[in-house]
Amino acid sequence: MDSEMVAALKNSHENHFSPGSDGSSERNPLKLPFIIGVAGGTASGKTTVCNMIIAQLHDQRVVLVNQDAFYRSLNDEQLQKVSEYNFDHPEAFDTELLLSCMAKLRHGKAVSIPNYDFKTHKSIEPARMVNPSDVIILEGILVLHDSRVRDLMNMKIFVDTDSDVRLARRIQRDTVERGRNVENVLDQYAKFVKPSFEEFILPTKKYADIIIPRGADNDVAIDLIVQHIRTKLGQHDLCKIYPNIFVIQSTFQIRGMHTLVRDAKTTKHDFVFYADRLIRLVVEHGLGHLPFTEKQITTPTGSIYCGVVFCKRLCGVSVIRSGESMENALRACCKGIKIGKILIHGEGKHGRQLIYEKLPSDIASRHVLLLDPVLASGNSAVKAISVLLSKGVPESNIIFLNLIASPQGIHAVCKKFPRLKIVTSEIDTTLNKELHVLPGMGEFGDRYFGTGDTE
Ligand SMILES: Nc1nc2c(ncn2[C@@H]2O[C@H](COP(=O)(O)OP(=O)(O)OP(=O)(O)O)[C@@H](O)[C@H]2O)c(=O)[nH]1
Ligand SMILES: O=P(O)(O)OC[C@H]1O[C@H](OP(=O)(O)OP(=O)(O)O)[C@H](O)[C@@H]1O
Ligand SMILES: O=c1cc[nH]c(=O)[nH]1
Repeated sequence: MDSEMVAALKNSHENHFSPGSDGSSERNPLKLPFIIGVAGGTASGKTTVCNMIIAQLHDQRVVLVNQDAFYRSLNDEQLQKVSEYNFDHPEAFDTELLLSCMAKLRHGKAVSIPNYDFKTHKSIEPARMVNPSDVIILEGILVLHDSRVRDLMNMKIFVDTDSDVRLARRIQRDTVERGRNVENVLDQYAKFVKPSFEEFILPTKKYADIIIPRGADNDVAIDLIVQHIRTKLGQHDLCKIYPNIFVIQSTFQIRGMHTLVRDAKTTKHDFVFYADRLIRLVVEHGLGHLPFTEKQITTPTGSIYCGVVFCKRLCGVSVIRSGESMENALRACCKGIKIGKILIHGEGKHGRQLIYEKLPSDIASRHVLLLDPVLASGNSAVKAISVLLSKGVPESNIIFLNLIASPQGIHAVCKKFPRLKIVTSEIDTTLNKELHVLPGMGEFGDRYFGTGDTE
């Protein structure tokens, strides 16, 4: 994803968490559709590529929106000189209308999309009603041209088919389906289609995440795209925006443990037991993100086993005091690991002050596993990470291990530190005014160390 798109998605996500003007509560951020843009020259096979994607995503709700539907209707004067009208120019499309329709679909609203008639060069009745879906595919020659349209997309595809093949298809299609003669088609091609392709369409190839050579004949590319969409659909939206967040795969065991630690009635004894189990899983998962080197060994049967060696230059850093609950699990997994400490004092909603730190003197040359079970506003994490960076630890060498993260905390950390990794076990819905995670699990430290008012 390019940085412009990441920024746009981040901003749009932020909007989802703020109350509406009427004070109503936020939309569920889990419900944003996955938007795919499919561009390419005329008759490159965009429609066929889209249909293949839709067919393979048969168990998902998918809707196809054609940029062609947003062609401006020609007025009488333009109709009289239709052979001089450039249908391949960005101005030929009503992009404002396309943006407003896409915005509605993106926010889960049904929308009426114009019905453009290629024979009369006008929008005709009835318009097409399109229902919101899990996946929206926006297809057309210039869907990657306007940055506002590109910014809506989670995946950008360019179908790259040889221009001779495209011209042959175009002649066939326009004479058979669109009521034109060969001479007109060739004339339009030379005057407008080819020059506009070179000026407006081809330059948008650089924005594509995926370029499909040979269009719909490329089964491998289509399979990979579908596989990627399936993975993304199964993910929390924030993981689609920030590639550095990893949520451990949910199982009934994990959900059962969350049910226990989140339950206000759970005793301290049980809270500690199940929090420890979850912590151990997060730690094991986090270690999987460390670099490794390959190693071949000989087993007792005399066979060769091609394995790997763990990265040895590690250390843990716990944020006092809740983060200290994660130290035992880290020690149990990494024999003899050094563990440093950071104590941060919270002042009001935003202020965080470093009170104390004790870190290994050679921390700059180690991979750091930062330990804190709760990521709420993100202020403490941002402060702790800043301390590590000030000691010379490269951002990409930090893995933040966490049990419960709020969307606001994720935005705060990932925006500032895009190269750091966060491994968490669940992403919650939001924060309350007191900056407690909702639904959350209350004050982790008090529940784990038994310092709360109640048992
Ligand atoms: N003559 C004429 N051409 C038009 C009109 N409207 C659109 N076009 C042409 O239609 C083309 C856009 O459609 P294509 O991208 O070829 O169609 P598609 O079915 O989406 O493309 P593929 O699936 O890739 O074959 C542009 O190159 C325009 O020149 C029209 O009213 N008159
Ligand atoms: O993202 P933030 O809004 O900064 O909140 C998260 C911080 O809050 C919790 O600690 P807490 O202040 O409750 O202290 P404790 O660990 O001593 O209980 C948690 O362990 C984080 O350090
Ligand atoms: O919900 C929260 C927020 C901060 N600290 C916690 O322990 N829980």
